[in-house]
Amino acid sequence: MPYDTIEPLAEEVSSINLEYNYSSAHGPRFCPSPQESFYSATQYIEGKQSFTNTEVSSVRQSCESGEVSNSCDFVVESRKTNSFYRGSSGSDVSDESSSSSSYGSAMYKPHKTNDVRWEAIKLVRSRNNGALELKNFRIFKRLGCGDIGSVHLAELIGTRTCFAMKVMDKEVLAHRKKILRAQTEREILKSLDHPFLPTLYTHFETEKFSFLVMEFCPGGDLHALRQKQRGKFFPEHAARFYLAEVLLALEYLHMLGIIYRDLKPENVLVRQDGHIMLSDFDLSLRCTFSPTLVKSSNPIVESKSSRYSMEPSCANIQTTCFGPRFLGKPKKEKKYRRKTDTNNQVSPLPELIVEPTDARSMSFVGTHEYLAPEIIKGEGHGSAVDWWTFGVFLYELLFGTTPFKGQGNKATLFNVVGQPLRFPESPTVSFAARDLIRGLLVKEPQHRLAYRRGASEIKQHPFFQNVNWALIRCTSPPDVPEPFVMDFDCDRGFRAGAPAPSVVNKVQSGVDVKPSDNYLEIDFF
Ligand SMILES: Nc1ncnc2c1ncn2[C@@H]1O[C@H](COP(=O)(O)OP(=O)(O)OP(=O)(O)O)[C@@H](O)[C@H]1O
Repeated sequence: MPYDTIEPLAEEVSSINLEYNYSSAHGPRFCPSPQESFYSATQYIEGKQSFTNTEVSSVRQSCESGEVSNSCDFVVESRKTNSFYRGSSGSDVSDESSSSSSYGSAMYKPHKTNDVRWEAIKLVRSRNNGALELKNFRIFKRLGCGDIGSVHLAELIGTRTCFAMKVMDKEVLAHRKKILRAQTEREILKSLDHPFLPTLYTHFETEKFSFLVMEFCPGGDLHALRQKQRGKFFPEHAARFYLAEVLLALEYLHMLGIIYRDLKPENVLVRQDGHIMLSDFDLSLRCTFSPTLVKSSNPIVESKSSRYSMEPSCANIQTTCFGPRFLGKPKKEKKYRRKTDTNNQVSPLPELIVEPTDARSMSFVGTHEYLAPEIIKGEGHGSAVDWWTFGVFLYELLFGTTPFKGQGNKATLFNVVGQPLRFPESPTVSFAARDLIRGLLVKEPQHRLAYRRGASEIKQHPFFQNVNWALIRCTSPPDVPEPFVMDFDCDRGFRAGAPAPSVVNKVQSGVDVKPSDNYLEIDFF
């Protein structure tokens, strides 16, 4: 079945079955059906194949499945999100990380190879015949809890390095039909290599649980940080900083064919250095895309239906801080440059759209206050939903509230679709910021800022006038968390190798462990 050509079916939207799981401060969060995960996963594979071919077959953007099953979830979360994971058919510990794909993942992450955590992982693997298992970690306090999983602070024993370990119950995943969704999240995490996105260091499973070992962010999230601000809103310079980093992360995701769909302050974590990490990909949508040549330096190839190789054009993408790895073909790039030099031409740079601006999904996903009108109306949605949420996000950072919040969830949805955008009288916010919000919170996606050309349109907005996109990682963050000091020598924490009762052994046997002190909080098990 050609998944990249499936058109959305409007009538399917009416079959969405709404099912609440959590009450919410921000309103409910909607999850796509397992079918969607399947389609999008398939498309992602196809997408990857087309990337490796480095040939653009068509300028048409591919579409995501429009199917929404009767059992499509409507998961209500308090500004919390859900994480799910693929169950294993095997009953033994399966350390995927020892497989070549995961083991070699550092090789696919050129920006992360100097990371001390990779070094620690390598060291323990070398002592453990290449494997990494639960027994290699000492688990400390719980950092937070999602819908069907929890995240814990963990030390890779003997290395004094910390990780965030996400734990998911496979039975629960299967029962709630979240296995494919969890798989999507893991696949996305595995593919990321960007300073503002998480690194997945390893994944392994026990009989009952799945574990994702990720980078730990000690600075909490932007929701919590906003609450600490005077007036519970960020000053404009701080909002600009966070916005700029989130924008780069979204742009990168879009370039990989990933529509994030769940932007909100809770999902923006703060690293030790004060820079951000966008987290939580279980609502994300993967789709194939074909870069569109908007304007060529060569009039002959400037045709909407022309086929062309990506390499020469990619050498000239101006607005992207971090190109996706599939674009990197230095040799050919050089060749292209040489040729250009030889011809002694000064040609205008080609302009590309490398984001899936035309991808379409019919799924009803997101968090009430952040849902885009086209999602609520069931009109099908693409990457423009991320620009809508980007506008809501900016509004919330600057004003301390979301723009369409109603008395209840229904009222919120009604406001999103039907009510005009209004700004509070205070705090005072610059014209540029309000203008950017206005451009993003346009109800018709086709008239929304960035609809046509993605993130580069937003980067050029006056709100970001003085942002040096290439050097944003070197910019001083507005807020740097207190240094996180981990007492690796303390006796607390669950340690696989510790004398009985070893909590990890309890974890492995599935026994319910009740906390006996602040560190022992893995009641999830
Ligand atoms: N890498 C991390 N570093 C530090 N804290 C984290 C990290 N990842 C998650 N957390 C914390 O753990 C909490 C739970 O995360 P988790 O991803 O399980 O749930 P969620 O984001 O609420 O939703 P979902 O279950 O959909 O993923 C988060 O709210 C966050 O505070």
